[in-house]
Amino acid sequence: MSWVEGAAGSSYDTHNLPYGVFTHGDAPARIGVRIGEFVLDLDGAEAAGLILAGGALRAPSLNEFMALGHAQWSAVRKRIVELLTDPAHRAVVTPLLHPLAEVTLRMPFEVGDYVDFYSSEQHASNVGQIFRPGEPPLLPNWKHLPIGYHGRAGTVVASGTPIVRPCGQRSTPDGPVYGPSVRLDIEAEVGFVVGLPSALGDRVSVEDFSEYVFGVVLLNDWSARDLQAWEYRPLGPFLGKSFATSISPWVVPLDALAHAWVPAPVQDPPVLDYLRDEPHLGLDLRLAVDWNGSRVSEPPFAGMYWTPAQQLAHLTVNGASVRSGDLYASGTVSGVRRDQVGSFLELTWGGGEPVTLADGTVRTFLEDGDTVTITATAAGADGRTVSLGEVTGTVVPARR
Ligand SMILES: O=C(O)/C=C/C(=O)CC(=O)CC(=O)O
Ligand SMILES: [Ca+2]
Ligand SMILES: [Mg+2]
Repeated sequence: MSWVEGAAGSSYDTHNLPYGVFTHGDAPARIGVRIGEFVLDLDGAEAAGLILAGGALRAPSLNEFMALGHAQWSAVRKRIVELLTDPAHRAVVTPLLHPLAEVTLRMPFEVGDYVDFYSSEQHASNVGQIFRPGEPPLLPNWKHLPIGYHGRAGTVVASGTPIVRPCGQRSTPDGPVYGPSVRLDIEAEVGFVVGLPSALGDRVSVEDFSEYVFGVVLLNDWSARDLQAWEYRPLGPFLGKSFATSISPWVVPLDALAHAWVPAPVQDPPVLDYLRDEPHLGLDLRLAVDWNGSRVSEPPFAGMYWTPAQQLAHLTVNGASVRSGDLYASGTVSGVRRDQVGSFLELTWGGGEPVTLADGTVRTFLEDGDTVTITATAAGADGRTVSLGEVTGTVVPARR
């Protein structure tokens, strides 16, 4: 337990220690780690010789540190735990702590490539029924490989960034029209951040997942369903999703989630060898979606059909390399019940079944001024809870 005031026993005690990038006053952006309601300045800690990471913590993004690999991640984490638990370090560390209320959180890393998977069986079959009524909801390949597409890395934004309602083409009975999306939606997802790079031509096997993946963020894949429905055949998502993807500011290291692994759903038919992970484990992360402050859904990540190790193995099976800062999203997290879905497309069943929020307002898709916040928790050691923080965003009117 940490000596930092208020941290001991909280979901941000030394069992969690998520990394981020912050600014404080006029100082340039720095790497920090969250402890309780404070951020520890790791740039300052490395400059003072309290932590040794070859200078990788003295940067305005996590990429260089994440590229060092698992042995270094563990060594730095162990040292941070020492500094924050042993009262002998209190006098030198205290000046490096800033209350969270005094800092601004920034993008934690520079996003390299961004991939979005489609790995919730429930979500895929719901969307299939809504978008393609009368056809089998899952295509024949769905249970043989984790379906995904390459998204737009340059529009991945930090939590809190306003989301400008996108404009584009949508289909009407009188032909296509151009204008602001009228079916703006969310997708509650978990993002995996690659740390260690791989070489072009090499594969990352399912066993090597924890050598390459540094940590986890919460992710909202904002989606304009009207633009998407008109443009997506035959090449898949394009402008309906490329306008913005929000991520949480704190990257929770996989080492903090060691107690959250649970058996993933049994895969039938059996998968090809390169996708076989034994044990076949997923992360028991409990997500929650708040729409203008009303809790509308609690998607369970443990039920995802494809695991993050299988997704990374598939992503690289053709020899495509990964870089530090590459981000791959799980796909929308939906459970079996209506109050467990990760999109409003599913919550309102294609907009046909509106929901009433706590303030009495009625919604199908997002209106200007609406705020959506996704949070999550996981089980930590000794019955403790690990908080994954939040990703939030407010919709602002279209710019024509
Ligand atoms: O089935 C479709 O045509 C479209 C599906 C999606 O919009 C889902 C997507 O972005 C992948 C996911 O988040 O699961
Ligand atoms: Ca998505
Ligand atoms: Mg998106």
